[in-house]
Amino acid sequence: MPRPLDNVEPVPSAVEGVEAGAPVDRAESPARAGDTEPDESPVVLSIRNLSRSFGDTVAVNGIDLDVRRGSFYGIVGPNGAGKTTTLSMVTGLLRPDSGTISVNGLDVWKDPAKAKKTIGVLPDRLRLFDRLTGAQLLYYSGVLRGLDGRTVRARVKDLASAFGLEDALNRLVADYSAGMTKKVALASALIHSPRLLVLDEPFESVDPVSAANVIEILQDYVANGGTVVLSSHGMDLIQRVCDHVAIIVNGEVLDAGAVDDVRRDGTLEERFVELAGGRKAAEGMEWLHSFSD
Ligand SMILES: Nc1ncnc2c1ncn2[C@@H]1O[C@H](COP(=O)(O)OP(=O)(O)OP(=O)(O)O)[C@@H](O)[C@H]1O
Repeated sequence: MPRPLDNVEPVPSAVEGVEAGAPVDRAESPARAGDTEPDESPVVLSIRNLSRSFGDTVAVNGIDLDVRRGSFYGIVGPNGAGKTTTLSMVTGLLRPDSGTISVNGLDVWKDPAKAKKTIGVLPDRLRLFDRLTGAQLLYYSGVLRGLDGRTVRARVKDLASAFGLEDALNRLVADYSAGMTKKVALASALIHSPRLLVLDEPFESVDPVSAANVIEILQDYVANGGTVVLSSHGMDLIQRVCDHVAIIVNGEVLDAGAVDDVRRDGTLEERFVELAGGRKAAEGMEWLHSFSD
C-alpha cells in the first residue's frame, strides 16, 4: 500500500509485508502496478550526452539513456568502463563535464536539492558515519531526508526486519561485516521511499540468502511503481532480475534495451563478452607454473 510522506512524493513502501524467500524470476513476476508496460511509462531518468574525464582518461563519453518508471534497469560493463562515474553523476555526487541528467523531470545539476529528494543512493565506495550504531545511522538518514521521528522509528523497525539486521541495530556500523554494511547502507537508501533507487553493486559481499531477500524487496518496490537502476558484475542476476540493461564499454553505451533484445539468442554474459572485446588467453604466464619452492 502507498505510504504518503509529508515532503516527498508518495511511493509505496519497499519493505512492508516482505517475507523471506527466493526472489521471483521476471518470467514469474506478478503484474506490474497499473495497466501500462514499462515502455509506455513515463521516463524517470533521462541522461543526454553525458561526459566526464579525469585528466587524460575519458571515463564517460557521450552517454544517452532513458529509464522508465517501474523498470528494473541493469548497468553492466567491464572494470573501468565508467559505470560508477555515470551513476555518481546521476545521483549528484560528481559534476559532469557536459551533458544533462533529469530525474523525475528535475535537472539533477540545476535543481539538486529537489531532484535528490526523489533519489535513493547506494554509492560504490561506502562512506558511512560508521561511529554510529545501525539504528542511529538509519534514524539520521531518515531525519536528514526530512521525515519526522515517529515515521523514521517505524521504518527503521521495518527495514531492520526486512534486511535481517535486528540483532545488529545497536552495534557500531564500524564493526559490521562487509555484507552487513552494504545492507544497512541499502536500508538507508530506502528509508525516505524515493521514486528512483540508484544502486552501485548492491550485492557485492552480500550472502545469497540476504541477496534473495533484498531482490524480493526491490521487486516489490518496482512492482508498485518504484524504479531501480543498479550496476552489477553478476550477469546471471541481471538477466534474471532486470527487465532492461545497458552494456557500457570504454565510457560508451554499446547496447541498451530490453534484456531479451540485448542478449539476442544467447545469454547476457555471452553478449557482454562479445561487446567487451572477448576473453584474453593467459599467454606469457608460464612462470606461474614454476612454483617458488
Ligand atoms: N576520481 C578519479 N580520478 C581519476 N580517474 C578516475 C576517477 N574515478 C574514475 N576514474 C577512472 O575512470 C574510469 C572509469 O572508472 P569507473 O569507476 O567509472 O569504472 P567502473 O565501470 O565503475 O569500474 P568497476 O567495474 O571496476 O567498478 C577508469 O579508468 C578509472 O580509473
